[in-house]
Amino acid sequence: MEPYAKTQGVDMKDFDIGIIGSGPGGYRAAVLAALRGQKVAIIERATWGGTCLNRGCVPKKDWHESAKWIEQSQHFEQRGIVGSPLRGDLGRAWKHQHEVVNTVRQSYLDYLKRLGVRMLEGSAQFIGRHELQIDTAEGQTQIHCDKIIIATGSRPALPPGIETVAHRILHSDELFDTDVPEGKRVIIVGGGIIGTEFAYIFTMLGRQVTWLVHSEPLSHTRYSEQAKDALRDALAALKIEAQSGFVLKKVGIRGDLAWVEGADGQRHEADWVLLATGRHPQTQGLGLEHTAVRRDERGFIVTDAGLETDEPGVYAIGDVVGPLMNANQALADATLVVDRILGKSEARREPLWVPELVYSALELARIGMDEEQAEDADLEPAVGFAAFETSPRALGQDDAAGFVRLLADMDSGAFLGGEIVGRDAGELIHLLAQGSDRDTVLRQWISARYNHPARAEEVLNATETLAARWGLGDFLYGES
Ligand SMILES: Cc1cc2nc3c(=O)[nH]c(=O)nc-3n(C[C@H](O)[C@H](O)[C@H](O)COP(=O)(O)OP(=O)(O)OC[C@H]3O[C@@H](n4cnc5c(N)ncnc54)[C@H](O)[C@@H]3O)c2cc1C
Ligand SMILES: NC(=O)c1ccc[n+]([C@@H]2O[C@H](COP(=O)([O-])OP(=O)(O)OC[C@H]3O[C@@H](n4cnc5c(N)ncnc54)[C@H](O)[C@@H]3O)[C@@H](O)[C@H]2O)c1
Repeated sequence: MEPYAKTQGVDMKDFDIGIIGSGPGGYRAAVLAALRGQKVAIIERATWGGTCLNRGCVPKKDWHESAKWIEQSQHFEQRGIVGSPLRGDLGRAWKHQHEVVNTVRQSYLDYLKRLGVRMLEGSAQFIGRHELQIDTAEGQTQIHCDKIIIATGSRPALPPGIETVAHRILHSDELFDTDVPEGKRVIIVGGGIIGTEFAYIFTMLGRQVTWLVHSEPLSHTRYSEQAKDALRDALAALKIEAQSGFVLKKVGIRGDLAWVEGADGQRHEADWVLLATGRHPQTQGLGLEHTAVRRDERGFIVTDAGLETDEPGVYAIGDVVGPLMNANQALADATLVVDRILGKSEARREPLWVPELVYSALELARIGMDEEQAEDADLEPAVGFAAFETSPRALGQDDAAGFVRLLADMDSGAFLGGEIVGRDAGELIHLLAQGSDRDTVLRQWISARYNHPARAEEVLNATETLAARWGLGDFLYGES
C-alpha cells in the first residue's frame, strides 16, 4: 500500500494532537479532532486500521455473515429455494474478507487524507513528555504534540511456554495475516469470545472443529444464564460442543499433524490449531519511562475517569486501557477524549453503557447493568421479556431463536440494562443504546412508532411486559 505521508522531512513539527495507533480508537480520534480544526498526526507501525479492521471485527463479521447464510441454507428447500446443496469454503471466505478489508482501509485512508491528518508510518515512542520519536523504514523523526493519545491496542496472549508455529498453530492475528491453513480438522483452544465465535464460523465454513475450553464458554462474561443457554442450544443443534476442563500446557507438530496437550496429559491432534486464550495490552517499546504514565499489574495503562494518564495532556483509549476489549469501547473513548481535549465536556468513561456483542450461532448483545449489579446498587430490578418465537418477522426468516430482555427499576421505572439475543441483535442493540435519559427512555419505547412486522417490535413487547407483569404502567404510560 502507498503511504500518504512519509515521515522524512517532518523534523520536530508541532501538532495539536498526536495519536499513536490507527485502530478504531486512534482512527476515530483523528477524524473527530481534524473535523474540529485540530492539527493532527497519527502514527501506525503495522497495517492501517488496527486489529478491528485487519484482524478483528470487520473480517470476523464478514465470515459470520457467510456462516449464517450456510446455516440458513438448511431451510432453503422448505422455503421453495431449490438446487444443488451449498457448502462452506473457508479459503474463499478468507479472500472475500480480505477484499472487504482492503476496500474499507482505502476509504479510511482517503478520508484521513481529505481531512488533512498527517499519517506517519513507523513505530512511535516517547522521548519526552510531549515528544515522540518515530522509527520508520527511512530513519528516525521527532514530533512535538500538545496532547498525545495512546491508542496502541492489544496483542494475542498465549499461556506460558506456548508458541505459535507458522501455518499450523496460530493465534487470531496470524489467521488473518496469512491465508487460512488447508486442513479440514481444526482445534480451537479457548472458551472466550473468539473461541465461541470461531467454533461456529469454522464449522459452518466446512471445517471439523474440536473445541477445547477450560470452563463453560463465555463464563467470564456478563451475559445472562438464559442467553448462554440459548447459545449453547443453538450450537448444540449444529453439533458444536465445547469440551470443558482443558488447560493448555503444550503444543507441537508431529508429521502432518498439530497437537495440543492439556494439564491432565490428554492430547488432541488435528491439521491445525487456533489459540484463542486472551489478549494483552500493547505498550512495549513505547518509552513510557520518559513520562509519568503508569501501568497496572496486568499491563493496562492507568487513567482517570476522563482517560487522562498520570502525565497531564497524555490520554489513553481502547484496548490498552481495558479491561473490556472491544471496538465499541475504543470508539466511545475516542469521542470522550477529543471532547475533553477541546474543553467541550467533562464526561466520564461509562463502560457499562457501551454495547457488548458476541457473533456466534446466535448474536448476543448487551448493555447496562445485569441483575447482580442492579441489586448491588440497592435497586430492585424488574424483568421485561419478549421472545422472537412469536415474532412474525423472525418466523418468516426461519430464525426465531432468542429474545429481548430488559431490566427496569421497580421504584422509578428507569431503564437499568438490557440484552438482545438472536438474529440482528448487533443492529437492534442500538435501540437500547440510544436513549440518553435512562429515567424516561422506557416511556419513549412504549409510545414510539414501529415498523411491522419487524424484530424491533420485540423491544416494544418487552417494555409492555414491564407494565403488565410488574405494575410499572404508571411510569411507562404516564404523562410525558
Ligand atoms: C478476532 C477478533 C474479533 C473481534 N471482533 C470484535 C467485534 O465484533 N466487535 C468489537 O467491538 N470488537 C471486536 N474485537 C475487538 C477489537 O478489535 C478491539 O477491541 C479494537 O480493535 C481495539 O481498538 P484500539 O483502537 O484500542 O486498538 P487496535 O485496533 O489494536 O489498534 C492499535 C494499533 O496501534 C498500533 N501500534 C501499537 N503500538 C504502536 C507504536 N508504538 N507505534 C505505532 N503504532 C502502534 C498497532 O499496530 C495497531 O494497529 C475483535 C478482536 C479480535 C481479535
Ligand atoms: N465481539 C467482540 O466484541 C469480540 C470478539 C472477539 C474478541 N474480542 C476481544 O478480544 C479479546 C480476546 O478474545 P479471547 O476470546 O481470546 O479472550 P477472552 O479473554 O474472551 O477468553 C480467553 C479464554 O481463554 C481461556 N484460556 C486462557 N488460558 C488458557 C489455557 N492455558 N488453557 C485453556 N484455556 C485457556 C480462558 O479460560 C478464556 O475462556 C477479548 O478481550 C475479547 O473481548 C471481542
